[in-house]
Amino acid sequence: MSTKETSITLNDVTIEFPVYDADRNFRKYLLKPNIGGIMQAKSKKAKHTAVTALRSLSCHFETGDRIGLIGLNGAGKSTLLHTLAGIYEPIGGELIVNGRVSTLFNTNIGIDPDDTGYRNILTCGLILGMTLPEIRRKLDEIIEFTELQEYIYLPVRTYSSGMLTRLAFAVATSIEPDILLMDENIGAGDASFQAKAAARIRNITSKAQILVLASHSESVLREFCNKAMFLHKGELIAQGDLETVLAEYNRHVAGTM
Ligand SMILES: Nc1ncnc2c1ncn2[C@@H]1O[C@H](COP(=O)(O)OP(=O)(O)OP(=O)(O)O)[C@@H](O)[C@H]1O
Repeated sequence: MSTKETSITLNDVTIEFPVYDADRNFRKYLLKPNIGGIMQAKSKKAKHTAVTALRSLSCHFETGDRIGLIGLNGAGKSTLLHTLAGIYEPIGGELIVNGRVSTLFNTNIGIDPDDTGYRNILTCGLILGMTLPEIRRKLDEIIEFTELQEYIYLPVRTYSSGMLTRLAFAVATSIEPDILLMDENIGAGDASFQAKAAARIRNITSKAQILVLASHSESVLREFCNKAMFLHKGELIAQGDLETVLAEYNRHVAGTM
């Protein structure tokens, strides 16, 4: 665990995606849909469109905060998770993250298909921020959790997608982070594995000091979160305690139907 207090601070953070291959007609019209970030045509010279996925976002979270990210499709929830994980770099503003971060989305990142499951546990563990002694300590438990048995010594390219999910999930959830970033849609294998996975997720989320969870499910949000942020087209519409923000979100959704 880090010596500094675990915290997340965003000051006026903006994330923009340049899109170079948009249809020319699309660039003329630039619709204003209810979902997604804000689209803008860049200068004629730049010849591209940009989607502002997060606009001037400011917030602060500390130990004990379990934040649900709420919003329609394309509101910016995944973008925010990726930004907090250091995968996307803001084009403006400041992002300060104190604490060991772990992600439960895109869990396959870092897996080398030509390497065995066994070696992938070691390399992915290192990528995720574990030390080698820490991984070695957890190795047996991770292998057992995957239930891959002797397949663990075969190259990952020989795995079915469910077997790959088991491996990636087992490694990703073996880290004990200060800050856990999670998308509710982490596929977790077949039905029997899903039940094991759910118990493991509960365990890891309860240990994290800060949890940020993107979800469309009120019951999932109520189970895991005490606070929420409501994003719409990349802008922060409301933040605060979960029930207040959910009510605001539901009023908004009712108003758009
Ligand atoms: N790699 C990318 N390139 C261009 N635009 C992107 C990219 N990733 C996301 N966007 C855009 O950014 C906006 C926010 O997307 P994001 O995935 O963060 O939404 P979300 O709230 O997680 O949506 P959902 O509920 O559908 O998962 C959308 O308009 C999306 O089209």
